[in-house]
Amino acid sequence: MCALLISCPDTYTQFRKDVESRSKIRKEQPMPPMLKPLPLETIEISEELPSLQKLGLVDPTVNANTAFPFSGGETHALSRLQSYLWSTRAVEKYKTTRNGLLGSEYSTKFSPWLAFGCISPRRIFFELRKYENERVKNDSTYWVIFELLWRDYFRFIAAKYGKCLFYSGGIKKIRYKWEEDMAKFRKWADGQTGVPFVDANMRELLETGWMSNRGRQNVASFLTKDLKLDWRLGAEWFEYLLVDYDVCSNYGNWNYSAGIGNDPREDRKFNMIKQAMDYDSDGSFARIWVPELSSIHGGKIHVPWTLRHGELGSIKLGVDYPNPMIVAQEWGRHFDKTKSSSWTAPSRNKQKGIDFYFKSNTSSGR
Ligand SMILES: Cc1cc2nc3c(=O)[nH]c(=O)nc-3n(C[C@H](O)[C@H](O)[C@H](O)COP(=O)(O)OP(=O)(O)OC[C@H]3O[C@@H](n4cnc5c(N)ncnc54)[C@H](O)[C@@H]3O)c2cc1C
Repeated sequence: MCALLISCPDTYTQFRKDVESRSKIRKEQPMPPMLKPLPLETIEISEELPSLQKLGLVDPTVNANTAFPFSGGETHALSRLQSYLWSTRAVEKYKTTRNGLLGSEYSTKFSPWLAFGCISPRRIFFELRKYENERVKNDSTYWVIFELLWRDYFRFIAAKYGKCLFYSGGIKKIRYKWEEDMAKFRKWADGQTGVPFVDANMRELLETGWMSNRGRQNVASFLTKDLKLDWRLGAEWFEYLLVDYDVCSNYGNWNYSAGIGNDPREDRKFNMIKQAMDYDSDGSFARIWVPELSSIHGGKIHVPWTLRHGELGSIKLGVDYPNPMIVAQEWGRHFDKTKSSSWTAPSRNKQKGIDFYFKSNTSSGR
């Protein structure tokens, strides 16, 4: 392994500080005026590209509730960059909206285009710098770069640790006996766990190929920390379905979520009910993806098993919607919030992101 990779810091914060203080972003390459022609004499193109039908597939349908209502290709990637920055100026609020769950504007949605190479991080970086020079430079414009650096970080970590990224014990080779109960896994994958916040996110993934970062962190924690299932089952399911699947970002994030990545904090377990109430306090996200519970008012939708008959209306738990696979002890502390109509979620500014959960105890984000 080259010396540069060996010295790549294991914690994100150190990596970011080193990059920010010592690296320069290389200039973009100009577009070549034209490409060389195909060597026709050696390649015979006799047939047209086969249609989906010819391959035995049907045209994909678009779910009206998708948070990624966009199309592939460079033109659409550039148009999203233009709109997220210059037209809607959504980028100016990114830091406060990035943990959202509903709609296309809470985060940039650049990831699928990045994953397929339709746009480069450098293109995004230089457009952001232009925006900062000409319009607004604030915490939010910085934070998009901060997140893009996570992408870079996971690429370096993948190069540094190679195949260990895919081992049961992850890059730290931690010994842990994961469960491999396929019946439990299927409930998680199909959004039938009986925990509405988990099910809403898993069904969104199943229906659209998209899930928010907040959702990904929660369902990964639920699979590995609550169900104690082998994290690789989850990583492979994501690999199968995500429109932005990227080997380094996916397996790197799963290593972290499972507590087998760098700098694991032993207590890094998400509380599904607290998270649901912090990020979906009125239940509108759950109501979209778990329609069988849509008649339950407000945040109570997140805890159907705690409700009395009157509050459930005609819904029969165990018939119309599953009983929860598991009720973690610590969830109980947050049941009251779901019942109180006056309870409000903490300000988005104070909500914590990947930088909080994954940083070392001594380092800080920004
Ligand atoms: C379990 C798990 C699996 C994941 N799998 C993938 C994956 O296969 N492909 C993928 O691109 N991202 C993955 N992520 C990271 C993150 O969830 C997505 O990059 C983000 O949700 C994409 O939405 P966005 O483009 O609107 O992001 P924004 O919030 O707008 O961020 C801007 C860009 O920063 C990068 N970024 C942001 N967060 C992360 C992160 N945690 N890790 C790496 N890069 C990040 C992405 O390139 C993203 O497009 C995963 C996260 C988790 C917790």
